[in-house]
Amino acid sequence: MPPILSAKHVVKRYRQRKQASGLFGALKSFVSSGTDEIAAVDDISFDLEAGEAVGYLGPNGAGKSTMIKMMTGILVPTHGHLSVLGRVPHVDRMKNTREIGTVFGQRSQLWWDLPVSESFDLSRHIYGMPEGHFRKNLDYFVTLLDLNDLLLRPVRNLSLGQRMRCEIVLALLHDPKIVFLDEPTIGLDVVAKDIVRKFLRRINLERGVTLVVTSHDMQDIEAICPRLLMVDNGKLLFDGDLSQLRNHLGTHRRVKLQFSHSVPAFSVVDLQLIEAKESTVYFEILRENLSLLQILERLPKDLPLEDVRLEEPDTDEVIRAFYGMSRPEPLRVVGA
Ligand SMILES: Nc1ncnc2c1ncn2[C@@H]1O[C@H](COP(=O)(O)OP(=O)(O)OP(=O)(O)O)[C@@H](O)[C@H]1O
Repeated sequence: MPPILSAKHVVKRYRQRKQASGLFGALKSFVSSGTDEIAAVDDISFDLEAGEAVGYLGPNGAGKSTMIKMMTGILVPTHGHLSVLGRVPHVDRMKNTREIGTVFGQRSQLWWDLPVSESFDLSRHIYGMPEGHFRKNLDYFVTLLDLNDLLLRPVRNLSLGQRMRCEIVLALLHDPKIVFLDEPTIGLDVVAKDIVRKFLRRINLERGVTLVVTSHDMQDIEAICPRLLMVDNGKLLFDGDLSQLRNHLGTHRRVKLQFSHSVPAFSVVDLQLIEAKESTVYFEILRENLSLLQILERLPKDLPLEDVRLEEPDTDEVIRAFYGMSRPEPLRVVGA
């Protein structure tokens, strides 16, 4: 099966007006015509298989939105080749639009003054969907996202969380094979985020919809996307899953041992002591596949152990460690 999406050496350069620093520099830039070129996307290559859910991550200005806009046909790459469902997105824009879905967290695609159901109906007409199939899809999404009470309300009266649920349904109603979501949980509270994440994971698994998600919230990516593509300064720095990233960075699982009272220092094979504070001791687990049972067997027998807990390293911590690493040149763990 050919990949559903393929990016080969994609580059997008923007021209930006040169601006020297200070007030004088700002004034000068009004009259001079000098420009700089920046590579917002710089030689990016990857393939997506149908049914994958991929997180496209990076700090501010890393080039995420630019890549999403190229994949959806809004922008034209400066160099390289992009193919989505076998088409070049900006060339076959109309055909492409019929088979993809888009959600831009910062921009509504619903009709602001109309009831939600009108936007859904309009989508049915635009995509020429048979009434029966449209109703079936709508019922499925309305039930899953609990939208019944929202359908007749004007979009402008909805809360952000309610509106986002409707935006996602609008993007999915016409059965797209691949959906691009740019910051789908931005500004939502914890409960609303959870609903959106679970829903997206479900339609990925149940309906096989391929997802490409950008987010600054690592919990989104953890909950929705098994695969991560990490970019910075326009370059793809990592392509793999979270556990590969953890291993690569050397961020290990931890075990927390709780004793009934403080204990003398002890060492355990394959564990490295991180902290011993009164009756609580933390070790890092240096061997990836070491089980809890094996750890318990290795502990000195005479210790007054009360509780034991395995802890995964916090994902935000892992990502911070990744972007905080000093890299003389891009670290390519692509396809790790
Ligand atoms: N239309 C444009 N003209 C010139 N430069 C642009 C344009 N759009 C984006 N850029 C620049 O390209 C780079 C990448 O921007 P982009 O919006 O793709 O990043 P991003 O990763 O989506 O950032 P954020 O997380 O802040 O949304 C930035 O340096 C930005 O200033």
